[in-house]
Amino acid sequence: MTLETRGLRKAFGGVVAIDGADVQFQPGKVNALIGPNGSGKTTFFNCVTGMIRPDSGSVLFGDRDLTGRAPHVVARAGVGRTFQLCRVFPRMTAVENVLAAVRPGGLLHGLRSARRQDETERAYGWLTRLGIEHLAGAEARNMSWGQQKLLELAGVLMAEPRTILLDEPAGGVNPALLDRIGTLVRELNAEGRTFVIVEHNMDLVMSISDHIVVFDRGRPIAAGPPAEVRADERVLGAYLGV
Ligand SMILES: Nc1ncnc2c1ncn2[C@@H]1O[C@H](COP(=O)(O)OP(=O)(O)OP(=O)(O)O)[C@@H](O)[C@H]1O
Repeated sequence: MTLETRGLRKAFGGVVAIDGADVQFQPGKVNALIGPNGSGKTTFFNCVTGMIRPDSGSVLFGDRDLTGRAPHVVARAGVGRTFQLCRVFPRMTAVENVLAAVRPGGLLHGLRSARRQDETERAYGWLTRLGIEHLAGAEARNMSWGQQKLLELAGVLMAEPRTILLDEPAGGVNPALLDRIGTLVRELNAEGRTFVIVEHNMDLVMSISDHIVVFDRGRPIAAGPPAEVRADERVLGAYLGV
């Protein structure tokens, strides 16, 4: 299913953060959204995932119009996301955090015991897949920043999203974990998940992306495969400010 926006616009007072953006991400691929600081990438993610209501324009996912829908509606439609500043519950354990992603508050009472066991097993499954199962009983606040990012991703994966938006997955993460995140994205993509990644680490972007959309001043100025985008003069201009 294709995730796209048409004429998306969002201003904060006099600051136009998103300026009539027409963006189409490629389904089944690893897409990246890059651009200089302040070019509107996070605001764009927030509009797409229902955290912010756009002033005008639309957000479409396949044949569904998700414009202005609440975050849980967008998530239920199959679009998951992580946050630049990583959202986990610091005093809950890793496994409780993963369960909380699908059961608000992490509460499993009220579920039949078979269902409860099934969800707990799935939570452990994702922790294992992301290489942090040994931390299942640890409180999130005692985990490293990179481990917390993996934990947040495990929670997103619990909802089985078809499309996953990652906001700066490499930010503040050590090089070893960075490699692991890159490999994981490619593996999860090979299993059929579409990715859209906002990221400043160009080595990571160039190595894992199939398709890159470049933002400048709230709208796309270029889109294409890494080699093409890297050689595009408009892109160099946007980054160098010329
Ligand atoms: N809540 C807000 N109130 C006012 N202005 C905002 C708000 N959020 C974003 N902006 C402004 O909108 C513009 C786009 O910001 P945004 O954070 O979306 O850019 P970005 O590309 O994600 O930046 P970065 O790469 O630094 O994270 C900036 O000028 C920013 O100052």
